[in-house]
Amino acid sequence: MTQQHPTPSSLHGVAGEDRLDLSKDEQRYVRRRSWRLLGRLAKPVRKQLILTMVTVMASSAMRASFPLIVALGIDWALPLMVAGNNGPAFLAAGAYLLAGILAGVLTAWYTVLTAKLSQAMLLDLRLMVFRHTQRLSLEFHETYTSGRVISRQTSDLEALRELLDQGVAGLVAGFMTMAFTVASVFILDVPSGFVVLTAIVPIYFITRWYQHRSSIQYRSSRVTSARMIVHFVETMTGIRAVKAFRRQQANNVRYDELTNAYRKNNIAALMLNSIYQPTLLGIGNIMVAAVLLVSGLRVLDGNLELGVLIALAMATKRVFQPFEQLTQFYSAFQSATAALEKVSGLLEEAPSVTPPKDPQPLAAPAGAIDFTQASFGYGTGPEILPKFDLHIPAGQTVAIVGSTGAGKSTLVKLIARFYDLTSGSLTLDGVPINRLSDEDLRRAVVMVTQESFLFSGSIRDNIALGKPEASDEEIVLAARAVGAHEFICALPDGYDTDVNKRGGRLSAGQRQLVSFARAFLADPTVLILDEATSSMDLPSERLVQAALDQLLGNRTAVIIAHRLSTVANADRVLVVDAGRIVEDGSPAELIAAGGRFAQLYQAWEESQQQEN
Ligand SMILES: Nc1ncnc2c1ncn2[C@@H]1O[C@H](COP(=O)(O)OP(=O)(O)OP(=O)(O)O)[C@@H](O)[C@H]1O
Repeated sequence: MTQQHPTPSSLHGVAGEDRLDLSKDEQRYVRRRSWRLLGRLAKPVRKQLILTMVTVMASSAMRASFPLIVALGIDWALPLMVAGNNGPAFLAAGAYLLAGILAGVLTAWYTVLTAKLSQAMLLDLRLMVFRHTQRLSLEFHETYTSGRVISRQTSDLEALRELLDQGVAGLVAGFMTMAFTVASVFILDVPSGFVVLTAIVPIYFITRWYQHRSSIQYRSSRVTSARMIVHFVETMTGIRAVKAFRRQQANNVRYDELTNAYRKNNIAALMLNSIYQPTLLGIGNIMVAAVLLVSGLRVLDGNLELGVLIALAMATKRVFQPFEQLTQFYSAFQSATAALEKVSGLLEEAPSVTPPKDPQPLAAPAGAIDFTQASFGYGTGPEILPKFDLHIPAGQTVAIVGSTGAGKSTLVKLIARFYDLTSGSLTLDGVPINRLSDEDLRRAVVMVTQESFLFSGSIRDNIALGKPEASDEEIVLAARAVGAHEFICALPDGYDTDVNKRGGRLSAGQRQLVSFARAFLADPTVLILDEATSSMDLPSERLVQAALDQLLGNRTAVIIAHRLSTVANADRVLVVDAGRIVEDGSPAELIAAGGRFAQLYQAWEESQQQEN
């Protein structure tokens, strides 16, 4: 069966990233993208780049001049020395010494220059990748996984670093040495020069072969390396679930497979090298023999000086010496190209939710939310929320309930603009939320998620996330307001306790209180809350409830409610089922109506009574 290759546009961004065998068009497409990225990185450092090249060329020229000076010494200075004139011999020796010193100094200089250059380019790329991935929308991250992002940022950039650090200077130096030495062979003896040039033919064919094979191997190695990292990251981030479900053995087996696949890839790539490099050296040696044969015969005939023959032997050997360097460069280049293909793909991705170019100011936010003829589906997936209207007046507390997968989180995430509507409009105080600047939107709408994520740093830092410029008093005030102050004070270093250190580890309820304090400090107009489902013991449940009351205040609040007390205290309850709002009213109204909410409420009440 023949495999149909999609058009290059299907390789846009990270699409088709795991494919190995690309068609010619596709290869051209990804290669151009990689080169564009390289060009973009080189642009700010082009002056240093030129200076480095010039230094490398100069040092190579110095090195290539050695055989010429030797030839000059033997054929010109030596006979004069025999005749009693030592001057030219000293001159030749001095020139050799000077060329040697200059070559050394220039090599040292270009080594420093390349290090600076490659680090400058890598720094740029690292920042570019980090900023870009952070800018990409949730939709992207949900499918791309953090493991892949990590592998782009680590192992791919590492492949590029190897190339930039050692490869580029090696390439230029190698090529230059070859070019200058070939030129010196021509200067010494034109026919020998042509003999050397015939090497181009076999070199061309073996290089084409290597290029094709190694690009597949290195591309595959990027893919297997990413898979390995993804599995590693997933295991480590999900370590609790791994332990809880005794996944260790299964994970070990999988990791074994992945690391072995990676090992095999690398071996296969090195095997190609082990054919390519000796073949090139073999071609070089054959050429040396050919030149010696041709010029040796001419010396015997008396058509060539002995000094020239010695210099030719030196020079021809030198022509092919950089092969080792060049093949190393080429293998680093192939590996880096495969990495660049992936990184440039990631950078080609555009965020699906972008801040507006001409934002509309939100003068005095009150917190009225309006969905009009709105519908939503994730990406190109099925419609999750079919067309609906929803008006939430400023200051209302709305509890959303419904079975799992009904679309509750989806609805609230739209208000936080984690995603944009598929159709219809969503406004905050009359302003479409996609017309609000990021700053206005984040100030007006804060979402507290179930996970209550804490960043590394102190408790104080974590609360201050809600308002980075907040004073210590404000932070304590916020913590007090939500009832977190007491437990924070009981921690080893109080507000300065590091949340990642032993003793600073917080319970789920405590973490939720910290995130409440964070939201309280941020003081948004609209608060969105995905209540934790995990059942807490009664005192902390009460604590959280009291904190919640404080937090809600008079602001607009939309809560995905899992607690009876939250629902009972809400002004309004929305029951969502299969993406539709099927009941809408005050808790009392809905209980009286005897619908779904009434059933749910009754079940809750019964479970509460059993617990008490
Ligand atoms: N990022 C996503 N990409 C694609 N589909 C998604 C995504 N998130 C959720 N869905 C789908 O959307 C539907 C609604 O999910 P949602 O998370 O809104 O439900 P929910 O009511 O909040 O459920 P739960 O109470 O279990 O959290 C589900 O069918 C789910 O599979």
